[in-house]
Amino acid sequence: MPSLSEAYRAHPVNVSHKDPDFNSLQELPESYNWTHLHDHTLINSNNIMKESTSSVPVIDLNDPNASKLIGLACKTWGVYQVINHDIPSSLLEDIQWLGQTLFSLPSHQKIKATRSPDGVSGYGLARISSFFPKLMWYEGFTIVGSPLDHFRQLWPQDYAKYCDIVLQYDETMKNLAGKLMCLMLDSLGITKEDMIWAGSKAQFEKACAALQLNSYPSCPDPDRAMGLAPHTDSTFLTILSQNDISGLQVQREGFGWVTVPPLHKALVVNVGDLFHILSNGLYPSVLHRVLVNRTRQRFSVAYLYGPPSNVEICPHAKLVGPTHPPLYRSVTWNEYLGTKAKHFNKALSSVRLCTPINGLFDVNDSNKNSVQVG
Ligand SMILES: O=C(O)CCC(=O)C(=O)O
Ligand SMILES: [Fe+2]
Repeated sequence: MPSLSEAYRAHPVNVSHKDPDFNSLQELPESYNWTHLHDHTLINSNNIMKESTSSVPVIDLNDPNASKLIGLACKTWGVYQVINHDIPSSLLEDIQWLGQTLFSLPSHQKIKATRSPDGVSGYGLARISSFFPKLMWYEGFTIVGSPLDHFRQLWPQDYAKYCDIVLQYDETMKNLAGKLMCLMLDSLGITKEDMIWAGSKAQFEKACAALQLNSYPSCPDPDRAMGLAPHTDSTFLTILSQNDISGLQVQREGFGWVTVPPLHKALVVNVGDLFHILSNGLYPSVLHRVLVNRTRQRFSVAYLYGPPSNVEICPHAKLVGPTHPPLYRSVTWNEYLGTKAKHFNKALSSVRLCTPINGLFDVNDSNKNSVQVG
């Protein structure tokens, strides 16, 4: 069975590494200036008004109606925040501290852990960089499997301490992701027993995941820069821990870009492309982006959660019928990562079978419903 890192390695995205020392830049270099891109509506005053009437739902996992509320949030937003998730605050603080410590290392040190051209783990630009003509005000560190080799490079003396935090964070997030998966499936009338790959104990033990540490340095000209360009995640779901600096925005149809405010101890959960497919299009995978600011550095940690990389994912049988034909063909995560590496935000439409038109279905129309970038 190909592991997730093999799957990523099989589908490299061409990101040549540049090494900006963000702290030394007093002005925004032209290569980071996004203002002339046609859909670059960064500071959009309309958003501010709409935000007051529309905000990403916050769901208390202790609420007996959690599954129903999550279902509603997934259907309308494709994203929600969770509180009372039982992740110890100390662990959330530890992983934020780890990210902060890592990105504060001098450039010459970070470079030692650079992601290799055909690799997935390590330090570098956003994987989506190759799809955009401008650079993002961003640096990242991806962890798939053990971070030991890279951490040894970064912290020759005390790498073990950092590895332990990652290990603990991974295990804890895997549990939470399994729980959220069950709640989201339940909201669609699907039990975990209906998911064959969930395993005999239906705990999704074989699920795969990656950890993405993100840093958005303070920026001398934030209105013209982009932290992370609009994208959807290729996952079932993504659990995001953000520090207390806002910047994450999600797109909701009819509302435009809406900021997801950092809430103390809350975690953001995105519906990813694979859950969108599984839900037969009922839950949108949320388009999101990150803006930067002039004074404060923003950090986030994304837990990218999906199925075993060779399991076929398709619209669930319970959601398919004569009036609800499957909207997508089946794909493995491995194959989908390849599709994403090639088509980026048009990947979903490239595996689409048919498009609903006024309640009717246009079979095999794979081109009409492409997601626009930004
Ligand atoms: O930093 C954030 O808030 C979002 C990060 C993100 O979208 C990702 O890592 O895929
Ligand atoms: Fe994302």
